[in-house]
Amino acid sequence: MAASMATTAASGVAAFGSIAAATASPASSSRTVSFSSRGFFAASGEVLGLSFSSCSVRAGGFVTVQDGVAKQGVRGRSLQVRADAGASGPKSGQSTFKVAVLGAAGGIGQPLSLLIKMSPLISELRLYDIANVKGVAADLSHCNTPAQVSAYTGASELAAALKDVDLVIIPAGVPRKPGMTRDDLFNINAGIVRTLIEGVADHCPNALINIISNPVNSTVPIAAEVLKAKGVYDPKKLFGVTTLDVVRANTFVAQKKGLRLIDVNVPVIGGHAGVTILPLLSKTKPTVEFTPEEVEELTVRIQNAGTEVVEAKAGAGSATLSMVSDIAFAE
Ligand SMILES: NC(=O)C1=CN([C@@H]2O[C@H](COP(=O)(O)OP(=O)(O)OC[C@H]3O[C@@H](n4cnc5c(N)ncnc54)[C@H](O)[C@@H]3O)[C@@H](O)[C@H]2O)C=CC1
Ligand SMILES: O=C([O-])CC(=O)C(=O)O
Repeated sequence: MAASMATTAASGVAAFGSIAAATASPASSSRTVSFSSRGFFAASGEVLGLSFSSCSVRAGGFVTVQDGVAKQGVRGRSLQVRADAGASGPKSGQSTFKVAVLGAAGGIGQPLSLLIKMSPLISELRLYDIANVKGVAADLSHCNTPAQVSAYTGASELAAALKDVDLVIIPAGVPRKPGMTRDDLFNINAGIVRTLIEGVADHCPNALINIISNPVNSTVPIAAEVLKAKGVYDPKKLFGVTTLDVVRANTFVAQKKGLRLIDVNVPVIGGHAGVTILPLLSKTKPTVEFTPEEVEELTVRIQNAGTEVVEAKAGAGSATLSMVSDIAFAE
């Protein structure tokens, strides 16, 4: 597909290009994938306009807190909830936004679920995993925020976990170990994502779907195909989470140039693997001059940052905390 530039009506998020997915995995090799500058991409060349923020979604919307009331726009409707709501569940006028985390017992799933639980905008948080997730649910249920937490373990409970939820987040699968590429996870994670998305199609076909499981460049197109086969594909509701690349680019540029991190915004387009991660350093805000050597060094570091973490963890997994932090602070 030719390079394109477009802006979503929903949010004004610019997509700087559409490229063929470059990872070598079988499912993605012939598929065209469109990527946005904010770290999310959709299959089939659609441009996205939604980002995941502070444990809740916003679709070109807003999050404001005024007089103790948090307000958030989601999918054209407005959520409003008392920010000081207690732990006894949503009351009249409060949010009814339901979220399911699939892979909730894992390194990403647990802190991610905590952040979601901390949001006053969520009424229900459903935790699903093939491993025991009851303990995580019991632990989180003691937090004094309104979301009701429930646990679902194993395939026989997937339907109940997904029934009528508004948002599904999927960090289920295996992380890589030193020496592996993300594509090496394909054989295991593709099947996991396929099965979970079949459940989504059957039990919450209108939900927004955020896929974290790697290789994201391939798992998102797989999800798209499953949804198409089920007749419920909506490209505006399917997302691969790649915001971590933007977070890393901002951090590394700020460090290199002695800038205040809060001021720095480096657009990153492309996918979420090696050379498909394309930081647009020349578009950094505020305007920054880089030498060719700095461009090379920063680009390579941003592209290999996941590997940096995998190697430092020495077999104990990949990025989990920075991964979840990027969801917390993503625009
Ligand atoms: N998109 C991104 O920016 C990033 C993606 N990742 C990816 O996220 C995925 C998860 O990473 P971690 O949480 O560190 O791994 P982890 O191994 O700590 O957790 C994965 C969880 O998924 C569960 N699981 C496995 N198969 C399942 C199934 N069929 N149904 C439901 N749950 C299942 C496991 O029981 C486990 O609790 C990996 O594929 C990793 O590569 C990791 C970091 C960043
Ligand atoms: O590198 C990995 O395997 C995990 C990941 O996607 C990242 O940290 O960006």
